[in-house]
Amino acid sequence: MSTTSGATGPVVRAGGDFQEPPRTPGGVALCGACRERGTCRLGVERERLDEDGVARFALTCPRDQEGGPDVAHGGWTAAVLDDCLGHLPLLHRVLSVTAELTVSFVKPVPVGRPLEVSARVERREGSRWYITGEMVLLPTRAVLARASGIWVTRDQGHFARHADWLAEQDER
Ligand SMILES: CCCCCCCC(=O)SCCNC(=O)CCNC(=O)[C@H](O)C(C)(C)COP(=O)(O)OP(=O)(O)OC[C@H]1O[C@@H](n2cnc3c(N)ncnc32)[C@H](O)[C@@H]1OP(=O)(O)O
Repeated sequence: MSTTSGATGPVVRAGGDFQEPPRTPGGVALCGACRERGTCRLGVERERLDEDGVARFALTCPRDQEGGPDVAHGGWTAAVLDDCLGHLPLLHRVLSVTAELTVSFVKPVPVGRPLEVSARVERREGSRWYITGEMVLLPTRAVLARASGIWVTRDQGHFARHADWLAEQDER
């Protein structure tokens, strides 16, 4: 894990340890803000890469992500699809960042109900991974949302270069 000094102490750069990110007992790779609490604040509970190449995620929309009555805020749906689809390269020990993401909101997503997200690689071109996925309601598997996007592979210096770029911005 890479760290640097910050105003409030060492700053952990999520992604600096991309080959072995901290994971929950359910196998969920933890991003920066979730590492201290040890759970995914978006409500992803389990993650695995199956032999068919599809990554499957068990999740529940937390109550504090409610938008309309008893249904998820659309930003939660987009965020968790971004998270799950972006974990697929990580399950292959490759760090990537989202370059593009398209979300179709098919049905309102109920809060507090078991859901599954699946993600698959459609193709790879150069450093680009074209990934699609969907969110279904369990146990019926009714489709609630679909997503597709492009993830671009990065080396370990990605976040350090960004910190340098931001420091240059601050000097202007
Ligand atoms: C568990 C912990 C893991 C933590 C993981 C964290 C993951 C994230 O932070 S995702 C956050 C949201 N996404 C981001 O912050 C990304 C912000 N954007 C960027 O950093 C850059 O624009 C980035 C990397 C996508 C492209 O940078 P750029 O300098 O253009 O790269 P460049 O080398 O020119 O292009 C690289 C490739 O990307 C492609 N590309 C760039 N932008 C796009 C785009 N918008 N759409 C499609 N392809 C694109 C280029 O065509 C090129 O493809 P190839 O190498 O196959 O020819």
